[in-house]
Amino acid sequence: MELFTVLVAGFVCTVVLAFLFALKRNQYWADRGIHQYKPLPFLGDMLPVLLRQKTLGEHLMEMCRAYPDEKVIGFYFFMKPSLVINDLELLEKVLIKDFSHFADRGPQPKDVVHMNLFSTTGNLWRAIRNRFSPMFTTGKLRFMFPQISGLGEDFMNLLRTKREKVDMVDYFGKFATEVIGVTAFGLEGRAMEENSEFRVKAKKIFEPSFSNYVRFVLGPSLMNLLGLPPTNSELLNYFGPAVKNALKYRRENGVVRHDFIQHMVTLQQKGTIEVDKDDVSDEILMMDHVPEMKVEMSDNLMIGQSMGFMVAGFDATALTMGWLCYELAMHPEIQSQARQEVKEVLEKHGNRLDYDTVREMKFLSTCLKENGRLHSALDVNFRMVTKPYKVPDTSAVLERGSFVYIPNLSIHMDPKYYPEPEKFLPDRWIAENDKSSCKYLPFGTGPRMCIAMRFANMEMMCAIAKLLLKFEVSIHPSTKLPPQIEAYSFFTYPRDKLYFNLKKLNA
Ligand code: HEM
Repeated sequence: MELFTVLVAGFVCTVVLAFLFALKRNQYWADRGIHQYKPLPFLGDMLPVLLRQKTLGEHLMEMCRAYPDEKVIGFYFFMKPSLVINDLELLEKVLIKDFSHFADRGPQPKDVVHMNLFSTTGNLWRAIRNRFSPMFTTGKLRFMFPQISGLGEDFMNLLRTKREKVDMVDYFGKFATEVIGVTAFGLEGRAMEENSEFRVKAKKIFEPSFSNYVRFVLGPSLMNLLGLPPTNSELLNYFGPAVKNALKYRRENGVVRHDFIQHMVTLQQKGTIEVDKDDVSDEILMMDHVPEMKVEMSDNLMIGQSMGFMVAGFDATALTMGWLCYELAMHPEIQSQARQEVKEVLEKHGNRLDYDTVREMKFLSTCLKENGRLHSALDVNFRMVTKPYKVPDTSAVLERGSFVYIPNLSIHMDPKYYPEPEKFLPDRWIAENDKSSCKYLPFGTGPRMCIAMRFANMEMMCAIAKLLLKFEVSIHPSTKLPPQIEAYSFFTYPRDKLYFNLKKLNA
């Protein structure tokens, strides 16, 4: 009985102490004179997200609206005190001017998958970014266009087979997976096939699910600590050999293509990436100058990059196209105007759809831009503090290893920057002169912004131009309107599927 009493007392004491600690933890920012929202013990500000009531982006927007004049707002990611940046000038410092203080996305496990550009940190990231940026020059993209366009044709053929109640996010997913499959894995004709294994595996990476969300919330370090695999090993076992085989095939057969795999083969032929002490591109990457280093261009590093392109690339692209399809279906007059422009540009150029003619489709590109504002694939972004930082004009000091959050949705929906922000108004971009790089963030900004933005825009313009020529898109009556965003998702997936009808046009 006595032992039982001691155990109960011990348990109660532990709970009370943990609770007091959690309460104290929630005072972290208030004690430093920074406004904070309504953190709860242990859960911090995450309860609405956990209850699936709001996405993290929606929740941060609510916080920013509650304190419109505060440059930063204290935010608790569970028990971890972080800051939300609520001021564009300060955001410019975080993402661009003072980049060396915010260079990483967080600690990562040292496995093959996390060797990718999105996840790597410090010098390794710097070395890889330096050597992979040339893959996205205008010249390279121009060469890649015919391949993407060919896949776009296959995609149109696929759509011809299903024109009623089409889940376009899923269909664009097939197309975007195929594009990455061909260009980054050297695998052709896989993702658009019925029950394609490649597509099924790729979908698993980020599909909205509780397990994927837990993986994201806990992060690799906590997953490791709990003895859970931070990476889905099934995916690595599938995609790893695919890249190895593609590299081997290209090397042994002398096959030369204009794609990412080819760039990797060329890099491998050079042996190592050498980063000089005073690399000129540091000016662009805004890094502190670092010691010389050599990075071996191993197969594993290449697998990491291909996986990274898959992870960072196909979901965001498919989702963005899916949302654009939604906006065009909801605004038939804008859809007609965009279609008319595509026809006119093509007629002017003898029906040639290529890198340059697509760039002439100015109205379509404003539709894409406005869609990126309203439906950014990431409604929130973040950076880890890599060097202590005194936040200018505030009493906040950020310690190494803490996080700052970038409230993309809040910025994109702020009437200060975008009048009538909830409306889809492509024309707002025609007269847009404000060059502030931080008020438009679908691809992020600064040295760590999406490396493939121009590639993704080219791919999307190509696919949407083809779609507009071949089909008229309308909402299927079973689609729940207005769509809600899934809170248990890294990307802004609709909670319920968006279904469309496609009417074939005589083009
Ligand atoms: C519409 C399509 C896409 C969107 C909206 C998008 C968006 C983003 C965003 C928001 C980031 C983070 C930027 C930051 O933190 O400032 C990012 C990073 C990245 N994206 Fe994209 N992305 C798209 C397509 C692609 C594609 C097709 C690829 C690959 C071919 C790709 C590869 C990457 C990589 C490698 C990074 C990490 C860059 C680094 O940390 O240096 N993305 N993307």
